[in-house]
Amino acid sequence: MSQQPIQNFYKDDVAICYGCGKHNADGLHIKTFWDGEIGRSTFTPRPEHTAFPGFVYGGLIASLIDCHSIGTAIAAAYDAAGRAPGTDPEITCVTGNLNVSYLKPTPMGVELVLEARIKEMGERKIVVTCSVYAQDVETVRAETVAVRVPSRMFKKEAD
Ligand SMILES: CCCCCCCC/C=C\CCCCCCCC(=O)SCCNC(=O)CCNC(=O)[C@H](O)C(C)(C)COP(=O)(O)OP(=O)(O)OC[C@H]1O[C@@H](n2cnc3c(N)ncnc32)[C@H](O)[C@@H]1OP(=O)(O)O
Repeated sequence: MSQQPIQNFYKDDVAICYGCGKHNADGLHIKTFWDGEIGRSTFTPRPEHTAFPGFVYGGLIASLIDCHSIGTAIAAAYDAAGRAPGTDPEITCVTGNLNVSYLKPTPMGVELVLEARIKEMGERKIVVTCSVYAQDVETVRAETVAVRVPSRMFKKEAD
């Protein structure tokens, strides 16, 4: 298991994502730990993340899956290239498609555990599956298409 989440290696000028940017003070600060096979993340929803009494808002869960799956794709792509995370050239991905199946209501008040795996590693397209567990019960399953993009695509003109 990596000691540091992949998000720690995102460059400062792009690390402002609402879901996972370390420099977004109001963000969710989702963290992905990649062990070479599985990306793991945990998150305990707060009261404001409620959908209806006692259950988690599905959009919040989709956000967790989104950033965790992109993080898993980026970590796995560094691995596949035989390079340490954060080394140049920078590897960046965005979400092309996010498909979420809500299998059961997800309870509030417990830590959620996310496990993501690489289903397909292409030159530009990386397909990631992700399951969300609440107390060992799988409540949500998703498939995400991460697309590798040049990091300069997201940098401001002045940079
Ligand atoms: C937007 C800001 C992001 C900031 C990132 C900063 C740098 C990153 C730094 C650190 C990461 C931290 C950030 C985490 C972010 C969290 C996740 C988000 O919220 S991302 C935001 C939501 N997503 C978008 O706004 C994408 C908008 N869409 C696009 O920009 C394009 O449509 C894009 C790049 C997704 C694809 O456009 P093409 O023209 O470059 O791609 P083509 O060449 O057609 O396809 C390449 C491969 O990808 C597949 N593909 C492309 N789009 C797909 C789609 N929508 N669904 C399924 N597959 C798709 C294609 O089938 C193709 O696959 P084959 O190589 O042939 O196997």
